[in-house]
Amino acid sequence: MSVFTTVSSDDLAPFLKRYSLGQLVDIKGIAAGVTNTNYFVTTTHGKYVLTLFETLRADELPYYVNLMVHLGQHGIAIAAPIANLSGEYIDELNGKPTLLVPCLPGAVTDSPNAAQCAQVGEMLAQMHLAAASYSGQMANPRGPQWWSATAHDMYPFMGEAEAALLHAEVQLQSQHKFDQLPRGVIHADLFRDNALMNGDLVGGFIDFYYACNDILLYDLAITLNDWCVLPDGDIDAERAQAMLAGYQSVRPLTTDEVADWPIMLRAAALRFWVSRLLDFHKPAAGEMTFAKDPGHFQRVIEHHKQRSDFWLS
Ligand SMILES: Nc1ncnc2c1ncn2[C@@H]1O[C@H](COP(=O)(O)OP(=O)(O)O)[C@@H](O)[C@H]1O
Ligand SMILES: N[C@@H](CCOP(=O)(O)O)C(=O)O
Repeated sequence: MSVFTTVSSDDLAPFLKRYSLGQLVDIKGIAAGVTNTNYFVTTTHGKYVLTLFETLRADELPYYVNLMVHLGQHGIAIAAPIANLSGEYIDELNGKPTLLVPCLPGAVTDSPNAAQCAQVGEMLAQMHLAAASYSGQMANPRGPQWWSATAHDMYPFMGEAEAALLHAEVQLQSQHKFDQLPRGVIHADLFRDNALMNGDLVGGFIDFYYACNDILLYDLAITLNDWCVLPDGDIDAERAQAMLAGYQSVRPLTTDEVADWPIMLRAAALRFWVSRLLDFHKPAAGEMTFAKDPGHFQRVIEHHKQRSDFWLS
């Protein structure tokens, strides 16, 4: 249950007076999610999602919130932040910074079909193009420096063969600089649980709090590794082809990107193998996460290593 900070109707009614959203009708905690407190808020004007940030401070939020505003202005399917009467997106409730956004149509899907993967690929490419005019800057906190230092801390917890494979992957990635690849703003965590699907269409992408400036192809690899994966860590070719075709219908990959695609898929899997190892072996104090299986991304990498077809033909 991800309601870390309780909000009552009595708390919310005066808060809502700072907005133009009508009168409070109902408030309901959202169970999904692991980082922040989220509530569905129904007013006489409609349905909204209220987030209370549990770890990010108000002064850390503008990059993410302004990015969401920017993407919303460009018609990207996201929940565009709603400003209060003072024109501010970030407000405060019960001691936590807050954000109000409209409730998006659709639901999270665990088992996407090829048509949905195509739409996600297409919307991701549209998002990359729309974000090119966003001026905010944020380094990736989970980049190569982070994963090599963190992997180093994880080796003592791992079996010999597993640690050797992780070490080899970190070494391999350190030899690839990807300097020629197009960069921009990326979501960096566009897993299935960070998108609402409305039938085959994207209802909206959510959870932009890993967004940063990095390599666009890396974002596509993160997304494909999750949306197109099979239970054993292999990739479903039909979904992968659909996602790549959807993406390339908007932003065709460059020759350099095509050449680096196989290694980028492994970089994207490595990042989450390492973060899951960290969450598993050294969970942050007070963190209420359900540790996800690190072995999953080890298997994804093993399948990528054996692959000869990368669905780009
Ligand atoms: N704008 C939205 N519209 C509809 N549902 C949303 C919206 N934002 C979040 N949700 C719901 O809340 C859940 C948790 O949101 P998420 O951003 O993943 O939380 P956390 O930041 O804690 O990981 C999502 O799985 C989704 O069901
Ligand atoms: N989508 C990720 C979880 C988000 O990243 P983390 O670094 O906060 O664990 C996953 O499924 O591993």
